[in-house]
Amino acid sequence: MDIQFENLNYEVKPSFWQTKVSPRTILKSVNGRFAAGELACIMGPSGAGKSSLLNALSGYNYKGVSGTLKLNNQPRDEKLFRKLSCYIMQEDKIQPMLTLNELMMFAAELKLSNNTLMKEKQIIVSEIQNVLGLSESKNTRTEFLSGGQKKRLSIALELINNPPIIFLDEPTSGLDNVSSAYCLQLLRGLAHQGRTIVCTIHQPSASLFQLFDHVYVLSNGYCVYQGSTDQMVPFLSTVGLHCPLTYNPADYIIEATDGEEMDNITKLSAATKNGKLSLYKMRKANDYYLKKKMSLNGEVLLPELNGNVSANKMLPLPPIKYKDDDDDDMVKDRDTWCVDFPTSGWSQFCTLWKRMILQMYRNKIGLNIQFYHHLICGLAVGIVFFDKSNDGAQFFNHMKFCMGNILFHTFTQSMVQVLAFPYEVKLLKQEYFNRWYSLRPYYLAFQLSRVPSIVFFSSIYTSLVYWMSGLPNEFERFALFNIICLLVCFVSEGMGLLVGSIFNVTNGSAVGPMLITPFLGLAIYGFDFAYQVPHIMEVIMEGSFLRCGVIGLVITVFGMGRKSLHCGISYCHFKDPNIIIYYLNLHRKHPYVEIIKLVGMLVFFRFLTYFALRRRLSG
Ligand SMILES: Nc1ncnc2c1ncn2[C@@H]1O[C@H](COP(=O)(O)OP(=O)(O)OP(=O)(O)O)[C@@H](O)[C@H]1O
Repeated sequence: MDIQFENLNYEVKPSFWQTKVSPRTILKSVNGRFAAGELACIMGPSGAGKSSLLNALSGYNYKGVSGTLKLNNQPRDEKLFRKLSCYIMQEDKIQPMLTLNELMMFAAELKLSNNTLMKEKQIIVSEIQNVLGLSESKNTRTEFLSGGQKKRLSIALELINNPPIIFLDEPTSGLDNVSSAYCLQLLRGLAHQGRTIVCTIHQPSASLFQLFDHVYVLSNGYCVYQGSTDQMVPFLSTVGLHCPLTYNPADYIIEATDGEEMDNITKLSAATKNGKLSLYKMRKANDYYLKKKMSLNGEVLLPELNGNVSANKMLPLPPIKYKDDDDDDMVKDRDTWCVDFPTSGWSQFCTLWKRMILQMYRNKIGLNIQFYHHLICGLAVGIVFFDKSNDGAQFFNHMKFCMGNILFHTFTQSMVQVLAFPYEVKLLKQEYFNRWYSLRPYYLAFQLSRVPSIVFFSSIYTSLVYWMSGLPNEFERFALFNIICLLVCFVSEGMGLLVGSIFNVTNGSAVGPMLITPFLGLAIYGFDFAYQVPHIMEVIMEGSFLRCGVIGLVITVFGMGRKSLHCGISYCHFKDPNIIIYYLNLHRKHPYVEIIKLVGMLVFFRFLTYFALRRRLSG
């Protein structure tokens, strides 16, 4: 499929508070065409606009982008285009804690239709692993793969559903020359099967440069060259730029058009009519593609590759059919392209849930940290308040005990997500953009996969502090104590997820505690002058989930018909637990009502996070 773009502009508008900053045009009415069957690269000096162009072409970024995008000379249907293309980002965002084969099989379960048998999925995955030289590492955990293997794995994952258009941002970044050549040869082989492959590259060496069929050079937002690699030097001489024989043409054009050389940029951009002219373009794609016919069974020989990949591997990919000059109907040879997603929402949920549970189970260090954190904190709090819950002279300690428990759960759960969720969002963004699944099944699977560990760890802590502090052996009281702490965990986790879905780790770690502070202030406000709290403050205080937790815990500990406390001194004002409840003006409150409020807040934060994620993914 051919991608064309005409008068493409990309303008970055300053944020509303940057009043003195004027809008900046990054891409300046550029034109161009990337044809099927060719490995094309966008190159240019740093800051030339390469990633911006790739983002605009792939649909990854459409804010501030204007101009015409076409597919096979027809205006592009963005929805269909998203189904036909994939985008492999520069940073290798690969799911951790899984072996290469497991990750590919999960991807196959998500990306191939339910009608494909598991055995067939394994065959497809194995073939792709063979072709990309990943078979030997198939049982290696993804976090232990080398940079080059990670890059090939990113490509392998996207090849599973055989997209005809592949965009890659800097596929060679972080790789040495040999690995870069290997990666580019693979891409070239895949392109020569009929795919359209476009990647950005900063400054390729002479040997890497020769691997591209089509080069698009950008500088300062203008197109300064478009065509084949071997036509670049003759083209440059026509405008008086003579590349020495021993010089790498890629280096030469970049040096000749870096930011300082505006004259050259203007000359070259005029000579190419800012990408409109592709006079120097000479297709190198093989005859097979030029005939625009795929082999009947879709099996195509890959060109010989260097390295440990044996030559002539078969990539059993079905033929890619498309609307072209002689074909009026868009033929969708994969049912995945006719429907929104290849698998049902339920099946996506099950696969994602399985994947998340496996990842959590494999994360032994994380599980151990959480286990010892809850165990040690539970023991520490238990020792501090050991057998004090029956002492009528310890009113302040009772209050500290209730607040301390709520604070422990709040900070533990919210901060874990503030720190961990931004990375999860990055992974989600990549998979979601490449249409592996929709947001709803993902979100549900994510929420439910977290429940078992939170329940388990929170129960360790609450059981320890409950029994060590000497609270009565009553099932209902113990159950309520656990449920309230658990709900506070879930609400706090929801708040952490909300922060993590909006902010990066650095900003989130400032915003997270900042958000908790007002809830904390409202939670402890007015306990010593409970009857003088203004009505408006009472209403505002209802909005603090920490307060709901503290109130719920205080009533659970001292209410519900608790017997008189022990008094070891001559007078204990709070010997009767009812006096505590009346003193705090909680006699009209009920723990079950606080539980309902906490459930409401839990749902509220989950919805907010869902919408924040949706916004983030569509932006
Ligand atoms: N959202 C944005 N806000 C402000 N400036 C931006 C934005 N996106 C891109 N730019 C600016 O546009 C210019 C081109 O950016 P882009 O990332 O496309 O360059 P590049 O050619 O890929 O560079 P490099 O090779 O260094 O990655 C840069 O100067 C960059 O600062």
